[in-house]
Amino acid sequence: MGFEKGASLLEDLIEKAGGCAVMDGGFATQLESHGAFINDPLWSALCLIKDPHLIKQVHLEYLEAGADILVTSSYQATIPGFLSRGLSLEEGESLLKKSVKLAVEARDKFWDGVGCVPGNSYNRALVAASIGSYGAYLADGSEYSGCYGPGVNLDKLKDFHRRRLQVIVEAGPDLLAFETIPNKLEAQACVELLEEENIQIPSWICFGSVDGENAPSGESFKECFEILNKSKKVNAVGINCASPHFIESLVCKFKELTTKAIVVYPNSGAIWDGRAKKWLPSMCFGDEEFELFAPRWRNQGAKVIGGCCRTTPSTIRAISKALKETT
Ligand SMILES: C[S+](C)CC[C@H](N)C(=O)O
Ligand SMILES: N[C@@H](CCS)C(=O)O
Ligand SMILES: [Zn+2]
Repeated sequence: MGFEKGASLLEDLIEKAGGCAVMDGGFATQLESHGAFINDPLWSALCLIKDPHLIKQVHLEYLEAGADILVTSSYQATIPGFLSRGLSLEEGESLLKKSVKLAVEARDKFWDGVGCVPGNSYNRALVAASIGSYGAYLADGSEYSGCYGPGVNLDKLKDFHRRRLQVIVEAGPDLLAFETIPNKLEAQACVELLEEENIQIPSWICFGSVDGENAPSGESFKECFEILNKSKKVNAVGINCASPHFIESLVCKFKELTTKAIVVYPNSGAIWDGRAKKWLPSMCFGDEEFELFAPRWRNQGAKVIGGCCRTTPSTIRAISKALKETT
């Protein structure tokens, strides 16, 4: 499978799950379905300030749906984002830690409860701390284009990510989930930071894709994976928030490009309009398609499968059921 030393937590979970673990689905999507307002530069991270109880509720809903891995609410939670909101550095760092704490509390609460119900079979879920791309922080749709402009270089991206990474790791998540990375430069920044900070917990780095073949920037996955493959600190690689129509061919491509474990959590197929800040309907998968395709993605080699934006707990329930039935 290609796991490196230090990755045993993730490796063990995948094994316990029968060879393919289920992760959660669209987090912001589910917050919105409960009425949370997230049309804001902080997007779902606004709920860390305004609706922390909803964050815990959504984590619990995904656990009940069968998720073996929870992704924290920190996708768009960044220190510069909180500072520009008028919060102090201390307050911003405390919100980052809170994102991990809320997920850990939900996981522990759920785990304490499942043992009491005869016939229940769940794995003790892992908490993956979300580290959204620089483009997510920019809130201009650039996590789907990878166009950061000429002023953004490797050092700038590392400076952007470094303190958040340190604070999040201090909060004690089980793993790190770099999400929606749109270009090679940011992949390199993440890898260099994992090495420089000597991060000891497993991590995955997931890219988007808008054409189904390349990273959003147009750079080939071959180029991007050359960087990731060199680092033992990257335990898994994959795709998130891209169309589910792309997943079959991308899993096949990734199998040729890496021996690392492959993680896939596509969105529903809807397209994000970064200017209007809304989802445009497109050829979307319903839960039935996820149920049909998840075993295929697993059989092709994906080791973690879940959903991203516009997927819901019912999507995860469908994926979990399909994977369990076909193990
Ligand atoms: C995954 S996208 C839908 C997140 C929102 C985006 N970064 C924005 O703030 O507009
Ligand atoms: N973990 C984030 C990813 C957004 S692309 C979410 O599900 O809201
Ligand atoms: Zn998404």
